[in-house]
Amino acid sequence: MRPLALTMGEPAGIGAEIAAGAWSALRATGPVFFLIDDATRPFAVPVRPIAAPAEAAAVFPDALPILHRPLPHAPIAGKPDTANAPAVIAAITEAVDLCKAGRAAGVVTNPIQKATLTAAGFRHPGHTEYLGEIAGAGVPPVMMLASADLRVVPVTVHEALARAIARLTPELIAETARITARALREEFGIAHPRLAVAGLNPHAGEAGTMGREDIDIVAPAVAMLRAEGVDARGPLPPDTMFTALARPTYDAAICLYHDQALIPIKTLDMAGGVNVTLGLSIVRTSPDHGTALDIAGTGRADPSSLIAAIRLAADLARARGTA
Ligand SMILES: NC(=O)C1=CN([C@@H]2O[C@H](COP(=O)(O)OP(=O)(O)OC[C@H]3O[C@@H](n4cnc5c(N)ncnc54)[C@H](O)[C@@H]3O)[C@@H](O)[C@H]2O)C=CC1
Ligand SMILES: NCC(=O)COP(=O)(O)O
Repeated sequence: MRPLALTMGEPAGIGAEIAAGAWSALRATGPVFFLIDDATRPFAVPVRPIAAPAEAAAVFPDALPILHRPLPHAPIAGKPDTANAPAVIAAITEAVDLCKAGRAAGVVTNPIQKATLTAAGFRHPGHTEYLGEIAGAGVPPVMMLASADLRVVPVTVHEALARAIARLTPELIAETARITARALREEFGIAHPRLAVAGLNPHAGEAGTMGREDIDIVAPAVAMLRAEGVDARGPLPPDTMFTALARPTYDAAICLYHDQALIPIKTLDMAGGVNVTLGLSIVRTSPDHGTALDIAGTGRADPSSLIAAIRLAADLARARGTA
């Protein structure tokens, strides 16, 4: 299998620590990955610079392979530095280019400090939007967070809640659900995906007495999907659709805004959740958490979500034939 490319993420965050933890957990079994980062930084495990991804497999059992890309400023744990932002972005771009060139099986991204990149002039609110621009596949990029017993897909992602609600249309919800259903069929091996579409308002609007959006926007999206043969139902009351009894009745929850999707999955399984971008020309996964600046450099970072992200990227690469 071709190696996976792991990006550095925010150098002042926990990226280097969880990369080291993931290598320790996977060195004997794979999947093989290499890190795009400054190899002169302190890592808690043996590291070895490589000149090309093809060298990663031979190095992997003994050391964390690193495609050495020097940082202009030595990172200080917990203190992001905009001077390092170009290198952070360049690592994402290079990982994508390596995938497109067939030299890496997929991209796994370490978390970025979004406000730091924005302050440095990065125009995209997150990886998802940037990857849609540089690795799009003719459809909008769709964020999915997946864990052992829940998959959630926010229709709107990195935007203020008032704007996200204003942007909701039946077409946007249906398009997101279609991309999700297709990915579940083609990449996750679910022959007949079942989608649960969340309502927006309390009690999914209580027959319009608590807001009309569920009747005017969400229900038409569900009708559109059902007419196309997609197994979708909703709008469902958002407060009960994530219960233990409800979760096994669907394969993905289509949620209307970021926190409606991410609160349940992070609450249930922060360590096992993986962020996947659907609708790209390449495989991309990421841990579900962020840069954890508050614990960076303390050795307390849990690499579990990154390990799950690496394993899922390898599975998806096999499903796509890029492994
Ligand atoms: N894919 C990405 O690039 C993502 C980036 N972020 C960014 O991360 C930054 C910080 O975001 P926050 O909301 O503070 O979320 P966060 O996930 O970084 O931290 C929330 C809490 O969880 C803890 N935590 C997170 N990951 C952990 C781990 N692996 N082991 C142990 N504890 C862990 C942190 O110490 C903190 O107390 C923001 O700039 C945000 O945009 C957030 C999510 C994903
Ligand atoms: N909260 C999830 C998140 O912000 C991930 O964003 P992205 O960088 O993967 O687009």
